[in-house]
Amino acid sequence: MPQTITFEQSRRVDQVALEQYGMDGLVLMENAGSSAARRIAQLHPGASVLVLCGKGNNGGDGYVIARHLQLLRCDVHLLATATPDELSGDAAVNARIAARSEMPITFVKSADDPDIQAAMDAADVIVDCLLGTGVSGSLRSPFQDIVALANAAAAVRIAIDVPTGWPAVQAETSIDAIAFVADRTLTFVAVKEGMNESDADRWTGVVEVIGIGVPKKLLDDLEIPTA
Ligand SMILES: NC(=O)C1=CN([C@@H]2O[C@H](COP(=O)(O)OP(=O)(O)OC[C@H]3O[C@@H](n4cnc5c(N)ncnc54)[C@H](O)[C@@H]3O)[C@@H](O)[C@H]2O)[C@H](O)CC1
Ligand SMILES: [K+]
Repeated sequence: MPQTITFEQSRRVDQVALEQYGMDGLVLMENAGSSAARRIAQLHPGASVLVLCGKGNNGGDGYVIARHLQLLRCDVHLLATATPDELSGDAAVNARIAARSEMPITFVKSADDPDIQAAMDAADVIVDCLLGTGVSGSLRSPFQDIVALANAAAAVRIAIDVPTGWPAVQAETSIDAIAFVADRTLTFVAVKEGMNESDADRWTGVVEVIGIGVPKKLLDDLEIPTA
């Protein structure tokens, strides 16, 4: 397993790309999401894919992934914890594109909504874009309920950037903590701290790194390990 980076270093990559290189956050999100979608479609051609979207940029990645998966001939459904109007920045832009393109989206109003279970049952693959590096502590409602349903589903589970809820569960901050149990994690830029610990693969499954197109000089200057 290669060297790892902290969540803070990962966020710093984003910040430096935007502030010092003048890159646009939407471009980074597009690169991240389109590359992840290509990998998912390669692994599961033509699959029925349910993309779970939270309200941060990890959720934003999910809308990009869904758009590209449709183009790659997968059958895509979205389950979102927030409406586009409740989002901000790049995530809001991509959520609006998904809504305007009439993608099937179920908005979670309550965790016991039967539509959630139905969407999970219909999926061959569940893609977790609920929370990424912005997570803090153990999962709050409705995330823990959605994650529990996803974990009980028959579908293959793929986490984007980090499995939702994983860092807190591995750190055993609470005995009730729950995390997405992934068969595979597509993580951006570099392997994240903790993913190389011996029991981490219980949550991450197989870890693969996906580049987001930031310059090599930026990665070298920030001492980010590259494959
Ligand atoms: N690193 C990069 O170069 C890129 C990262 N991308 C993706 O962006 C996410 C990080 O996005 P951010 O908006 O900072 O955070 P999250 O999406 O993880 O979520 C923040 C959101 O979650 C709420 N929250 C925090 N903790 C909890 C909790 N325990 N329970 C419930 N809710 C929680 C918080 O209030 C916020 O609303 C990164 O992982 C990548 O996927 C870019 O798209 C590409 C470049
Ligand atoms: K995630």
